[in-house]
Amino acid sequence: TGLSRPQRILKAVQKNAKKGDPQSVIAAIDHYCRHKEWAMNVGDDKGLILDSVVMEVNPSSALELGTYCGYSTVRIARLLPAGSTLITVEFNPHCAVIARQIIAYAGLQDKVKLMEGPSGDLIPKIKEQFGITSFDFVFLDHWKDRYVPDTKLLEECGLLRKGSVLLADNVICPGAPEYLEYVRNNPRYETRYFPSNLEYTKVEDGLEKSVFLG
Ligand SMILES: O=C(NCCCCc1cc2ccncc2s1)c1cc(-c2ccc(F)cc2)cc(O)c1O
Ligand SMILES: [Mg+2]
Repeated sequence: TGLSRPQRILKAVQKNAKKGDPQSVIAAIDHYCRHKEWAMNVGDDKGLILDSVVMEVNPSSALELGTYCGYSTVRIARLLPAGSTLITVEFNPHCAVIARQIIAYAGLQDKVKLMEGPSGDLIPKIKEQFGITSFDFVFLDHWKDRYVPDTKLLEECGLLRKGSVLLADNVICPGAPEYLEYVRNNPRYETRYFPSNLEYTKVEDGLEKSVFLG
C-alpha cells in the first residue's frame, strides 16, 4: 500500500531540509503540503500567529495537545529559551514515530518530551512524571471535542496558573464551538480571536488566545 502521508512528509523533510535547522524543516513541510498534498499542520499563516504568541509568552514550560507529524512542535520548540521544556501529546502511535524523527531532524529533541496516548489519561500524570508545577503556554490542536474537557482537566490538576496562555487551533474549521462558548463566557479567562485561514487553503479559520486569570 506504499507510504503513509506522515511517512511522505518525513521523506520530504529528509530530502529538502538541513539537519539541525528548524526553519528549513518548517519550510520543507509547508512547501510539500501546499504543493504536493494537504496535511493538518497548523501551517505557515496560522504559524506566524503561533510564533508571535510563543515569543510574547516566552514559556519555560509548554504543552501541546495533538502532535501529528511534529510541525507545530518544531515551530514552538525552536523559539523556547534554553532549559525550557515542551511536552507534546499524541494519540496515534504511527504519528508519534514520525514526529519523533522530524523533531530529532530539527535538532530539538532535548527540548521536547513526546507522550503517547489519550490526553485525558496523560494530563493527570504530567506533574509527577515531569516535575512540572504549571504550564506557561498550552497549544490545543487535538480532537476538537476534547478542548473543553482537557481545559477543565488542566484547571483541576492545577496545571494552569494566573497568566497561563491557552492558544487553540481550528476554532472555526473544523470548529470548536463548545470551546469558544466555554472561554468566551467564563470570567476566569480573558479571550481573543485571531482570524486567519485553514492551513494551505483560503478557507476561513483562526486561533483563540485565552489567558487564565486564576
Ligand atoms: O482533527 C484535527 N486535528 C486533531 C487530530 C487528532 C490527533 C489527536 C487526537 C487526540 C485525542 C486524545 N489525546 C490526544 C490526541 S492527539 C484537525 C483537522 C483539520 C481539518 C480541517 C479541514 C478538513 F477538511 C479536514 C481536517 C485541521 C486541523 O488543523 C486539525 O488539527
Ligand atoms: Mg489543527
